[in-house]
Amino acid sequence: MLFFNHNREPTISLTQRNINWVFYAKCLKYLVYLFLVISFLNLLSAISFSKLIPMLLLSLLAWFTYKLEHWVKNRFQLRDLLLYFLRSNSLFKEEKIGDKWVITSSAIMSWKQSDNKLIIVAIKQGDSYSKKLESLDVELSALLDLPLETKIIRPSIVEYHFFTVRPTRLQTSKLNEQPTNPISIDLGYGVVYNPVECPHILIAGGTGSGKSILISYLLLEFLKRKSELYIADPKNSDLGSLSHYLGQDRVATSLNNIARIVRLTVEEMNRRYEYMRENFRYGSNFTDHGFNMTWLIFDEMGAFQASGTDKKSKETINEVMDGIKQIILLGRQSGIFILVSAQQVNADTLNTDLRDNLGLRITLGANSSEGYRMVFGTATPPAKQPIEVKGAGYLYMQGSGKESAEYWESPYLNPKEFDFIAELQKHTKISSEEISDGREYSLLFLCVKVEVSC
Ligand SMILES: Nc1ncnc2c1ncn2[C@@H]1O[C@H](COP(=O)(O)OP(=O)(O)OP(=O)(O)O)[C@@H](O)[C@H]1O
Repeated sequence: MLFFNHNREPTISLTQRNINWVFYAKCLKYLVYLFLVISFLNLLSAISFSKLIPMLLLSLLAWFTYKLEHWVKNRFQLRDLLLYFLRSNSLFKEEKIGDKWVITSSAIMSWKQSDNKLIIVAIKQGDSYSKKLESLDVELSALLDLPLETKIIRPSIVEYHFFTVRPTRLQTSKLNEQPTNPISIDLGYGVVYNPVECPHILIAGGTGSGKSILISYLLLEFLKRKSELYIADPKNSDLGSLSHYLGQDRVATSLNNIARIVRLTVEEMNRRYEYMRENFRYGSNFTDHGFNMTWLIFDEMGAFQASGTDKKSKETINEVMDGIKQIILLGRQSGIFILVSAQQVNADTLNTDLRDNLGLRITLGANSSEGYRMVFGTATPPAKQPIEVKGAGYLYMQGSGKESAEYWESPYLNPKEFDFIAELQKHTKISSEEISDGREYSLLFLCVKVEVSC
């Protein structure tokens, strides 16, 4: 086993000789304490200078053994906890040899520790423990009294990641005016989102869970990266009113207008592909051809689908859903992305095939098991931690190597410090004259793109 050790960290099993150093350190401490008490009583019987010196030395030794016990406890705490864990979860086998019970086989575990993380590694050896080692989430969380951050199952090991120090939530005061990366977006709580690697976003959450605040944050981050924006807001709520800042042709609230902007986005995607085909470069994407990202933000998709009451509107909805499907399946390379938000995701809102192509999936607020399953599918977190703060939930990013969605807190936008409209105005190219005529602005945008593709 030593030669095939999967990492340089210590490995433990119940078949090894595990010396109980904590017990020995404790015994040593109590022995010294005993001598100290005896020498103290001896001193009381007849106080003399010659008796004082050994007592002082013993006091020093008592202090040393006390410290030693603490050091040994810290040094072997995890090892001892994991040994206890193997024993109490029956991850070993024992046989009676003669009149003694002897442990003949045991699962093997290891651990890695960094400043803010503890990773427990269960080593699979192709024996009867291998399957069980993949599902220790609840037991390990309880043992360490820490919520499981993520679990990574590899062919020969399973890693259980725990935060010993919680990652911090992004705060309003820490938001950068200019992006530190032209594509990637810092989502706080240790998560950096790259749309090229992980295209499209799904945000699900009940009313008041923080969807609008998160969308506002993302919208600003898209603008900081010079993205073109289209907004579909079938409920005509806050996002709908952004037409004054982004241009009326960019923001749609009615069924026909939504169909129009989805059509525009698909046309833009096709134009880009045409241009990229004519200027073919192997392995290139939109950034190599000088395009910025284009984001279609589709708020409350469920409400939109429910708005189809007659044959005509149902046809329009089908057309929109077809456009969305094209964007989801084909958009990445040309830099056309979609952000979908919904109070509840079900098979009618978004079928599972399409859902699986949304790279970043977030649920905000508490959700039902079915709700989590509809958003995360096989990446549904096995054990959920309570959602106690506004804007918190679960996040899953495809390709991150994580087995399941993990707890996450969205950037905290303190209403006292954060003025969304003022921030928006800093990053919109539209001038005050153009605000009164958004159409002019949009046509200008389209002309530029036509020029590029010619
Ligand atoms: N990230 C956050 N930072 C600061 N406050 C937040 C955050 N998320 C949520 N909140 C608080 O929760 C309230 C509700 O959030 P928000 O309006 O985004 O919810 P919602 O999911 O969009 O609800 P609805 O679907 O009803 O519009 C906000 O007014 C704010 O007080």
